[in-house]
Order: sequence, then C-alpha cells, then structure tokens
Amino acid sequence: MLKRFTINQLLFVSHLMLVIILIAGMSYSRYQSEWESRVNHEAALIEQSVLPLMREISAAVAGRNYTALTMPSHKDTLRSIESLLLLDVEGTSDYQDKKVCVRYFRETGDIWRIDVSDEELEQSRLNRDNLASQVDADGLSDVTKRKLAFLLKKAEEDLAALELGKARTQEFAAPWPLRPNSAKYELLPEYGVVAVQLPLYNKNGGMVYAVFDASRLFSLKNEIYLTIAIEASVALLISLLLIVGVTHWLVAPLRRLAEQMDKDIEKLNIADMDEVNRNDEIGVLARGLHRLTRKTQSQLKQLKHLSDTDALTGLSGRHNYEDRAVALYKATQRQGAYFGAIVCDIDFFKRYNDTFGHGKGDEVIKKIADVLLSNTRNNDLCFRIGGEEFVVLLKVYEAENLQYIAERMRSEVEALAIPHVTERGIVTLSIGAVMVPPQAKAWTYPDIFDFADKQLYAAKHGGRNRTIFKEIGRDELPPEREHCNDTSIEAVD
Ligand SMILES: Nc1nc2c(ncn2[C@@H]2O[C@H](COP(=O)(O)OP(=O)(O)OP(=O)(O)O)[C@@H](O)[C@H]2O)c(=O)[nH]1
Repeated sequence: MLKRFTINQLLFVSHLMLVIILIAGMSYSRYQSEWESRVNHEAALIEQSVLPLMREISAAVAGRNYTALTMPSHKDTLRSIESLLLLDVEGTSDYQDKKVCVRYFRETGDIWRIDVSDEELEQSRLNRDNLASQVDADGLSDVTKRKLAFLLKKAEEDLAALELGKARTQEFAAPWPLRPNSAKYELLPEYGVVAVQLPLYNKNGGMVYAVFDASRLFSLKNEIYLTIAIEASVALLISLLLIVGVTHWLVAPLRRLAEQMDKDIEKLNIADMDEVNRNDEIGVLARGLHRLTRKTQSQLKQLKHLSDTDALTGLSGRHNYEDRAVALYKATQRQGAYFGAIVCDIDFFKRYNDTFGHGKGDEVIKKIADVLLSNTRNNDLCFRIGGEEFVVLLKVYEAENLQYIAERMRSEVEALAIPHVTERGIVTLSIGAVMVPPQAKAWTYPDIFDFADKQLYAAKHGGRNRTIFKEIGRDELPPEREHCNDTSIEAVD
C-alpha cells in the first residue's frame, strides 16, 4: 500500500500528521492551563470580595441577629460588591440552636428572611395586636404608654419584615438553578455565572452561598480560544513551510541523482553535483555513485579499446571501422585535402596456412601489419577488416604520394621474403588504392571503399603482388551513379 506513494508524499503526510497531533495536544494543554489560571484568578477576586463580610455575617448568625443581617448598611455593602447577584446565608444560631436564613437578591435590591414560618407570622401578628390593645387601655402612666408605644412600633416593624420575607420567598424565581454542592466553586457557563460556597465561622456552622456574574470570565474564554487558534495556525503554517523545505531538501537531490543516472554513462559527471559535498546519507550516496560511475567509465574505456583494437596486430579492428572511416573522410574533405584509401590482401594465404599452419600464418599477418603501420602517420587509420585483409586510410596532400605509399607497402612486404609455396616462393601483397580529391563531393565512403576493393580485385586478377592505383576525377561520379548525369548529387555517408 505504502509503495504506491512517493517518498515526497510519505514524508509530507507523516510529518503533517505529527505536527497536527503535536499542535492540537499543545494547544489543548495551553488552553487548559490558561483557562484554569483565569478561573482561579476570578475565584480569588470573588473570595476577596466576600471574605471581609464573613465575620460580620457569622456573628449575626451566631446571635440570630436578623436586624444586623437585614439592616440597610448591610444591604449597601452587598450592593457595593459589583458582580454579586445573589447571596444566601444559612446557618444555626449558637445560643438558641435555631435556623437563620436570609437572602440578598441584586435584581430587587432586597435582603429578606427565607425561613419565616406561618406560626411565627401568626405569633408576630398576635404580639402586635396584643400590644396595640394594651396601648389603647385606660389608666396607663405616660412612661408605660411610651414604652408600650415603642414596643408596638417594634412589633409592627418585625411583622412587616416577616411579611416581606414571606412574600419575597414565595414570589422569588431564581434566573439560575440554586444547587449548592460540595465544591467551593461551580461554573455555570450556560447562565454566565459562578456559584461560590463559603463556610460560616460560628460554632454551629452554616454556609454562605453566593452567585456572581461571570460573563466577563466567559468572554475571556472566547478570547483564549481565538488567541490559541491564531497561535496554532501560525505554528501550523511555519511547520508546513519547514516540512516542504525539508522534504524538498531530501527528495530533490535524490531526483537530481536519478536524472543524472538516466544520462549516457560516458558523459556522466557526478563530481559536478553539489550533493557530493553533503555530509549526510545523500552525500554518501552521491559519492558512492560518483565512484561507481568513474569505475564503470574506466571499464567502458578499456572495453572500447579492446573492441576497437585487433588483438593479433594491434591495428584498429572492425568495431567502429565505418564510423571512424567516415569521420576521417569528412574531416579530410573539410580541410580541402585528398583522401586516400588503400585496400590490401595477402596473396594465396590459404595455401600458406595449409602448408605452414595457422600459427605461422598469424606471424605473417603480424609482420604485414607492422609494414602497413610503419608506412603511415599518427593521424592515418590502419584497420584489419578481415582475416588477411587490411584497409589504410590517409590524408594526402599530393596525389602521387598515395601511389608511392601503397607501392612502398607492397614492396616492403615483398622485401620481407617470407618463404611461401607459390611460384614466386615468397609471401606477397595485392593492393587497390584510390585517391579522392576534395571536390569529388558525390563520393561517399562506401563508394570509395567499393572502388578501392575493385582495384584490389583487378590486382589479384592481374597476377597479384601488385598495386593498382586510381585517382578519381573532380567531377567523376561513383560507378553505380555514372548513368545519372546529375552533378548536384550530394554525398551520402
Ligand atoms: N593464420 C591466420 N589465417 C587467417 C586469419 N584470418 C583469416 N585467415 C585465413 O586467410 C585465408 C584467406 O584465404 P582466401 O580468402 O581464400 O584467399 P587467399 O588464399 O589469400 O587467396 P587470394 O586472396 O585470392 O590470393 C583463409 O585460409 C583464412 O583461414 C588469421 O587471423 N590467421
């Protein structure tokens, strides 16, 4: 399955997945810690705002002092706590072991008792009525009347507070669920509030349950989301650039090396590539490839030399013969010089082999090759194109020279006086030589060779041990095209 992908794709996808997982994990833990620290900060602010009141509230609960709990200054203090929405006090008095429950609600701005029972209300009414009837009784002294009037006023105030408490408690509808639990803080994001529970200090215990507006905290949450999303996007973008860069840095050189390897090995030069200087595994690969290329090139050179050279004589062999012959012919023509082709064949060589054996025959071939070589210059070409057949190609500056060179080759072989069983008693050489002027552009190399071979044939038929030389006229056409009188024929290589 993985084989279907390129290294480039695999590296890119695997790195991208890794980066996404890392960034997601880091963003999540960053969000957690950021949010936690914001919540803790908010909780500390809330606690600080309520703590100064706790001693006062605890003392009032201990003494079941509803007056202290509900008096206007206490209400003002609670109102001054900016984000406080609701405060419930629930405790037990220290002296009478009775419940003490009051509630402050910012929306109505009231603070009231939430534990008013019907009996208590009835009792308070009776008390008020009783005092009212006493105040109206006859025969009371002024002092007693004043005292009773004061007590009546107090009883009416108490009754009014109880009635208010009863009424408020009945009509109260909290905008959020009131659900004190064991946790000190509870966030209620759906209502944008935070609920806090703090214990009272009095002996019989109790709790203050307060609800604070936390919309600021929850809007901070969105800011944290946004900040972390921006940070994660930037990190992802940078990572993407890095991934693309690293992938390119790794894969591009491999591609370049592969492209180089597609080239002709003889022209390949890995040393020119920057990859050779790298210190990583790609550098090792490039250097290895460079060594392998050099080794292969040198072996190819050796092979080429071996296949180009005739092992027996050291002359050029058949391999590449045509190409090299054509190249020399073209170069000679370009330089405006004469091109000479000499085709030689040893006479009655089969008989020589049959008589003296192949080993001796090889020696003769070698000696004749030496004669041919000694009569040529560095830039001339000497081929052994068949068993006992040779071709010598030369650049000649004067027409007579070729005839002279060919004849000298023949006579030097004769002068070797290698014994043979022929009439002449020695090994001889027959030669066909052709001289081509630079103007004879209609002649291709095969035309020249065929023509020289014909002269060799004529030499053989003319009695052997002779040279037949022909110089081609400037306007002469190759024999097979003679019937065609078109002088514009272009040479075909
Ligand atoms: N010793 C030896 N003989 C070879 C080699 N290559 C070819 N020959 C022999 O050369 C002989 C050529 O004989 P032919 O082509 O019949 O020609 P010839 O006997 O020289 O007769 P003419 O060319 O007509 O004078 C054959 O007997 C080949 O076996 C070689 O490398 N070494």
